[in-house]
Amino acid sequence: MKTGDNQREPSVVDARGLRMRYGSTDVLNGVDLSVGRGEVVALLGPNGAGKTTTIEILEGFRTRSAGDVRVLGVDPEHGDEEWRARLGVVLQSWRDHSRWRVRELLSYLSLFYAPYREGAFDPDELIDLVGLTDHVDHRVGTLSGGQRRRLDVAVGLVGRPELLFLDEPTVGFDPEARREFHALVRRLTGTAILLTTHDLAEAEKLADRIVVLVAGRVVADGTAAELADRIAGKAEVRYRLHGSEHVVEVADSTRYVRELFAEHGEAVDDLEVRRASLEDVYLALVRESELVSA
Ligand SMILES: Nc1ncnc2c1ncn2[C@@H]1O[C@H](COP(=O)(O)OP(=O)(O)OP(=O)(O)O)[C@@H](O)[C@H]1O
Repeated sequence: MKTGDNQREPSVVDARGLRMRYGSTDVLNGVDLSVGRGEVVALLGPNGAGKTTTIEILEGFRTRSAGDVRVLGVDPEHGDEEWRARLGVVLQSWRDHSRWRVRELLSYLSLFYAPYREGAFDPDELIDLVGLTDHVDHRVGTLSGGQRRRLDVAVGLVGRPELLFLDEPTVGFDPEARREFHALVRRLTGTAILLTTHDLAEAEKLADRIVVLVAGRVVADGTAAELADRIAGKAEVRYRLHGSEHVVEVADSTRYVRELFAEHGEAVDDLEVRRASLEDVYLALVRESELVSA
């Protein structure tokens, strides 16, 4: 879904001025966050920035200190079972039920949703969706890390939620498992997702919008391209001239290269122009914000 489309849709998450204080320490300092219907939003930020705290408040697992929060139109502090059945939650780690078999566990969990969710997933359809068909009768405790994480996602999806929370979904995945997991998330069209990650490529690949949290404050909120515009104009030009290597950071790389060739012609070799990557943008934002809050 395109970000612009959300403006016409009601938000599934709407947090304004969210604050959290543990003892005398402020962990969230007025966070504004929204997620549109069917939108995928990635929450990025360094360790301790407040991502899990934010997500757990939205899930109704922690009580905020201040701010206005609506999730699916309801204040999470007052969310009842019917409200909870509309959410899917995948926590950072979840290590129970090792003796259950995959289908057995999902069939059992789906019973809980029956009174609330008419369209809850059929367990076999869900197992197929997350790519565990070959493991339906395996015990949960025997699954690999990547298979286990897919099962976590299946558990989060059983009730066919309108909103899915994924807290660091691919930690510890090998590249193959990560790629398959990304394909799985992309198949979940229509489900709004709020995910936290430290993997910038993952955020860029999956998210319609990226929100960067530093020291409990939102320091950027936009598409990957919009974030890149924040430090626009900076490109790195590398080249070799008369055998020696040059690396320069320039505002207008096209003009720089044109002038370079006009002056040195064929003496220029191994030319490479590198635009700021999302990682450069992210690190610049974090550094800038940490300097301001220091
Ligand atoms: N129950 C708690 N009591 C006191 N402080 C807490 C509690 N839970 C979290 N914190 C503190 O709140 C801050 C934010 O933690 P949080 O887990 O939300 O960060 P995060 O952005 O998810 O970090 P990470 O990327 O490391 O998972 C940290 O400094 C943490 O130590």
